[in-house]
Amino acid sequence: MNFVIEHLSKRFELKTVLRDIDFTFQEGKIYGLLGRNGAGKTTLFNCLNRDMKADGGTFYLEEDGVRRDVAAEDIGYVLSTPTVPEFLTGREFLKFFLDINRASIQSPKSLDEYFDWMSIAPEDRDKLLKDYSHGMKNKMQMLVNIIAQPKILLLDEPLTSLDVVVAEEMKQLLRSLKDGRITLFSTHILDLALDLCDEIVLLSHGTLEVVEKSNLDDREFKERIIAALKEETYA
Ligand SMILES: Nc1ncnc2c1ncn2[C@@H]1O[C@H](COP(=O)(O)OP(=O)(O)OP(=O)(O)O)[C@@H](O)[C@H]1O
Repeated sequence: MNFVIEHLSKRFELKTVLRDIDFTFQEGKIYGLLGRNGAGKTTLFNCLNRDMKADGGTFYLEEDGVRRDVAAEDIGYVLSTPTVPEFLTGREFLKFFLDINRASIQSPKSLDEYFDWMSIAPEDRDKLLKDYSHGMKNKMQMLVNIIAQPKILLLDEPLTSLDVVVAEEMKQLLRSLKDGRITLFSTHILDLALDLCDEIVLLSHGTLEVVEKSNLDDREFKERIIAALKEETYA
């Protein structure tokens, strides 16, 4: 499976944020999306998730050489600022999510197994989500997106607010989930991108470009990435 973007563009008044993006993402890989502040990473994710209408271009999935539209259930999107229904408890939210997606979830676990998986303590499971910390809300958002097993997982700086232990567990989880799907992971933490991702992709001057590691060692690779990011003058 490939996820293909062709000629995607988006501008806000005078500012062109996405400039005729052409890119093919391949199944089984985690892509680290790097870009300066304001480069357009969230805008790209919003357009791919169809939360925002692009000005032009298209994107589709290619499976066994057959092209098809991306359906809403093909995409999981974890926002950098978690949005959860604050008036529900963690358990109610999870139960509601499992109930409405029952048909599409393969081998569902019990609610407590899912909470254990995310290291959400038993005493927090029946608390209202409005009283969850930022990191705990983030975990809940990550959980519901992972359970749904989407073909494309868009993660907008998802590990930044997690404690080091959970962030490490989440990295393991994302690695274990990468087969059969395409994971796009935006972050400002270069070491995290290098540690977790199979490819580093820069969003710079409104376009996407892979940074080839070729025979560079890690230090030289980092220097190449930073030098390329520095060229984004209007960030
Ligand atoms: N709804 C909007 N209306 C007007 N301008 C917008 C809108 N959304 C984003 N922008 C502009 O588009 C540009 C890209 O923003 P975006 O949030 O996509 O960047 P980003 O790469 O995610 O940044 P950061 O790393 O700082 O989170 C910025 O200049 C921003 O001001």
